[in-house]
Amino acid sequence: MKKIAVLTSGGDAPGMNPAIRSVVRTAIYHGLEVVGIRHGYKGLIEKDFFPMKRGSVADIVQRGGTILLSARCEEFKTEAGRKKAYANMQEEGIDGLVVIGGDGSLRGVQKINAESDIKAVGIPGTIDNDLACTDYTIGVDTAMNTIVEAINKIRDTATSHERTFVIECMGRDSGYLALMTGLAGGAEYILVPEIDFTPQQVCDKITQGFKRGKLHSLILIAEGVKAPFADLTEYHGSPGMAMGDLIREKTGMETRVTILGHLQRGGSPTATDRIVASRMAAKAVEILLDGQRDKMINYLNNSIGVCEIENAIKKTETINMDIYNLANILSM
Ligand SMILES: Nc1ncnc2c1ncn2[C@@H]1O[C@H](COP(=O)(O)OP(=O)(O)O)[C@@H](O)[C@H]1O
Ligand SMILES: O=P(O)(O)OC[C@H]1O[C@](O)(COP(=O)(O)O)[C@@H](O)[C@@H]1O
Ligand SMILES: [Mg+2]
Repeated sequence: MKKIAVLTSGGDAPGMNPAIRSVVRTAIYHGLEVVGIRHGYKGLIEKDFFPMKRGSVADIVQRGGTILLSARCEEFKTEAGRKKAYANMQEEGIDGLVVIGGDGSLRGVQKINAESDIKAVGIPGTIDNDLACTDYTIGVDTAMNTIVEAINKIRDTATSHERTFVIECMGRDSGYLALMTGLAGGAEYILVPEIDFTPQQVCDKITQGFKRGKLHSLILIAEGVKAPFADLTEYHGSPGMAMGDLIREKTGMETRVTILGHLQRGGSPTATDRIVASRMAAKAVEILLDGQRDKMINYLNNSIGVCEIENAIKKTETINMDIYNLANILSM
């Protein structure tokens, strides 16, 4: 292994920059050359490569987003597109590749390993925390803190006006962010795609809360929720909007909806995101030097380790019921 490349792919996540910094500096420490690839897999196909030195990653440990830029690239899902990417990497003399991204990006890593001589490994980088075999993906801690800060602010105005607020957070198919920030933010109800509910249950809890003297009601809903009002969600373009309408209709209460959107993806990474990103990225370089491929770096019980990508991308559809039940008890 003489030369490795690094790219970020899929939705960006705070902590990708500290991960890039750690890949570059760990690799140089071990005597490797490093190539940066811009725009994720699109940059592999278009040969958007540049050499990276220690100074290329100066002053980025604190920055959100990704200096390598990210993209979702349909062409990489085609064999023809990937062939161009392999030819470009071969021409550049790249032996190893570190991909920082989510489940989709890891599927790309699997293809590279199956179809070329390049050894590719993945680092989980996504605010969704929707991968198995790891407690943690880079970006989720910063996103959770951003969401909790938003909930605090909404709580102030909700209390002043004794209103119900529906707050919609990200998570394409995953309720992780809604669950954790619902607990941390003291939400009255947490709605996630993994757990069935009826709008009537939600309305009953809101009504009972106000009867007992609560001054507000905060409902946290994950963007991935579809059932039990898929048609309404489709119509409104958002489950939060649909839920807000249902609450207004069923309870007659003054209800407002806030969709947090992409502000959840930005911001300076938290200390935890920086530490885990730095450690995961160093491990990725070490396993490439060790000749491993097709692995994802994981974080379990405060240890950085390695798992099979195949297991990491299996959709588990699980949610921690202890946390869900606790959030429910604490918000009574
Ligand atoms: N099955 C696949 N084969 C090859 N590349 C894929 C595959 N799935 C996703 N990718 C690549 O990974 C990119 C990022 O995936 P996406 O699901 O959008 O984000 P994330 O990696 O954050 O989950 C896609 O745009 C595509 O280029
Ligand atoms: O920024 P986009 O392309 O609109 O994508 C939004 C999606 O990306 C995410 O923010 C992150 O998902 P990925 O990490 O899988 O890319 C999801 O929570 C959200 O559904
Ligand atoms: Mg994803």
